Amino acid sequence: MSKLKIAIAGSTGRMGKMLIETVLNSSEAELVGALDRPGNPAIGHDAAAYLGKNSGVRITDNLAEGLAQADFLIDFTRPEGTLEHLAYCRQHGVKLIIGTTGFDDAGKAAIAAASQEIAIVFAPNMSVGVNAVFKLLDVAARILNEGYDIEIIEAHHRYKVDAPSGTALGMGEVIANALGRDLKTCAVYGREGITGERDPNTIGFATIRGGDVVGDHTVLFAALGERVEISHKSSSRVGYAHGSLRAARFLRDKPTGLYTMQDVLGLSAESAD
Ligand SMILES: NC(=O)C1=CN([C@@H]2O[C@H](COP(=O)(O)OP(=O)(O)OC[C@H]3O[C@@H](n4cnc5c(N)ncnc54)[C@H](OP(=O)(O)O)[C@@H]3O)[C@@H](O)[C@H]2O)C=CC1
Ligand SMILES: O=C(O)C1=N[C@H](C(=O)O)C[C@H](O)C1
Repeated sequence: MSKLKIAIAGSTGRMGKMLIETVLNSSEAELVGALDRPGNPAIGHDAAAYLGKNSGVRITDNLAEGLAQADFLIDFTRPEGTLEHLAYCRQHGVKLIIGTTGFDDAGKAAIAAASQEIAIVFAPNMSVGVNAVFKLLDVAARILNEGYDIEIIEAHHRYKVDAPSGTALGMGEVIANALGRDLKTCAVYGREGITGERDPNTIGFATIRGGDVVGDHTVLFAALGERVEISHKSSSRVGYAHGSLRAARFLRDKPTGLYTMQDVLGLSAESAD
């Protein structure tokens, strides 16, 4: 089978670097493009220079150049960058794996619209472990559906710009769906002052930012007399990069459509049928 021809957006970022290393070490993928935005000091340098290696791929700020040979773009940047890349990929038939978080409803709608013409995996967390936790949360919420206060606590490194994390929001969505609630109306993002007693129908979020924490998520189901905690902790970004390659492999034979990592891993309700 031919190799997956992959370009990486945000190639000098924390995830971009991990993705370049992972693609270069993979026998099933080939690095064919590396993008970053204008003004980035690495433009024109080899994409693997930070590893002391030569990949033969130069980082460019020109989408046409960076995507000329690509069948897939893996994008972990910022919503505004991803949406610009999305428009180009839609026009030129490049499949997209989107790990960027922090989109508003309009951004999510643009991704859904583009997926009518190209195949896209869009997921707030590409790790297998977190996606297993999404399933566990669905089961836990259905069982602990009365008398349990639900709080989602997440911790990330000091450089993270969006809060709560996309993963925490995804966990909230899974739980709200399982309980027949609407996350938009039942979420409480932080508390301060005289808040009054806790409303049992809410799902609370707490955000911690500090140091180099890669990504920790805990969901607490707290009742009178007991607590259940379901946690995931990332100690490296490598799991996100491996998940992204798995997503590219999944998209190989998909001409169009919007998929999540649950689909990639065969965990979605549709895959189970
Ligand atoms: N789905 C998942 O599994 C995961 C998702 N993420 C998400 O991925 C995203 C990136 O995270 P991380 O790698 O830590 O972030 P970094 O800030 O380390 O990297 C972001 C990269 O994107 C570039 N970039 C920023 N803005 C734009 C733009 N407008 N157009 C093009 N490129 C741009 C940056 O360039 P410059 O340096 O020049 O600003 C940088 O190269 C975040 O949204 C994060 O939440 C992270 C880990 C896992
Ligand atoms: O910014 C990060 O680092 C991460 N972002 C994703 C998120 O917002 O959920 C995934 C992971 O937690 C790391």
